Amino acid sequence: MCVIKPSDKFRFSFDWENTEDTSCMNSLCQNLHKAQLFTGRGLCAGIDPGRLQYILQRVEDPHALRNWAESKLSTELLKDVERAGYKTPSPIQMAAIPLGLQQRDVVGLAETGSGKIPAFVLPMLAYMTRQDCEIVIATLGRLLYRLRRCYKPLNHCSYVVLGKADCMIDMGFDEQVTGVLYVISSSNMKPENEDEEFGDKKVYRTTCIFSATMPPTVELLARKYIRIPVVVAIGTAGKATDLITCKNADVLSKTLDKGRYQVTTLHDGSHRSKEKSALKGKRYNVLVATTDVAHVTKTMIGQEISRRTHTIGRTWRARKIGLATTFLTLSDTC
Ligand SMILES: Nc1ncnc2c1ncn2[C@@H]1O[C@H](COP(=O)(O)OP(=O)(O)OP(=O)(O)O)[C@@H](O)[C@H]1O
Repeated sequence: MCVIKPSDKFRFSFDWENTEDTSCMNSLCQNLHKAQLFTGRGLCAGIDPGRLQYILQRVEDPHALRNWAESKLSTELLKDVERAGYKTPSPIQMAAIPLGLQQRDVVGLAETGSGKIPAFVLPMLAYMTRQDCEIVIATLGRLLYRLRRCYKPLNHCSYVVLGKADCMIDMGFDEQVTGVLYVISSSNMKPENEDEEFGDKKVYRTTCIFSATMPPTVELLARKYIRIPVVVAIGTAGKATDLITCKNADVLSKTLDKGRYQVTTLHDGSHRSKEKSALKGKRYNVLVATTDVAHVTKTMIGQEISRRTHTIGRTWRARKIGLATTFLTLSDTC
């Protein structure tokens, strides 16, 4: 039996018929705001950083894949994927790989460590085997030097991926990045009008930008060099995946374990039972945790000053004095 609470008996009811809805007569309701990537405000400008934003431009654009078998990658590439131990594609890979395989221009935004590299490398490898390409691996400055002296003309370059665009700009390489893009011939750029593109058999350049954040400079590059892009934005911009942090903790713990230390780990990925024994029962002299308060030991200096400040800041909560130690390795120097 349904009992109606006394307070509910006097509650005003807002029920109405569809025909009573007058919003269609209100001019403000005619032009509803839609999320826009390119608003010039930086970061994921205008995009709500929900789990998955997927803005398809054409009806024939492919949908996200759910597993590797659906990816239409060649058997050789699928074997490589298996060899790399990638059991399931990550969300950015699910969304971007089918688009890349159709040579669509893509703006891919996903947090650091979310697998953006395979998201653009796998379609690029598939394209290269079809086009019988040669590979040049170069640093930005050297490449630009050669290009400007016409040692390496890139007239036939038909696939450009700008990865880690935000980091390169952050590190002061904006001049080199724009320089390389400027030197690459624009004659094979896709036309602005997609109908023209369909009517022509010409090989157009595919241009993709993959980045963890979308600062204004990257946004300007995207506006200038990509055509009718599909925008895929996943997760929170600028954030590192928790998995990476947990993996780092495990690696450090194993390394210390090889020495004379009794080590245990504590992080979001650790098993509950292991966690219990870490805190009770067994005795350890080192606890490696992803969040700590008394002494923060950082093993990777990282690019973002804000993240470093945040981590180190955990030592001085509630005005307590703490200690932060940062270990630098050779990989932190370049
Ligand atoms: N599908 C997958 N399954 C398991 N591991 C994966 C998968 N894709 C990538 N990885 C691994 O995740 C790690 C991070 O991947 P990747 O370097 O591509 O991230 P990213 O998004 O480019 O990060 P960043 O923005 O820092 O460059 C790598 O060790 C990579 O081998």
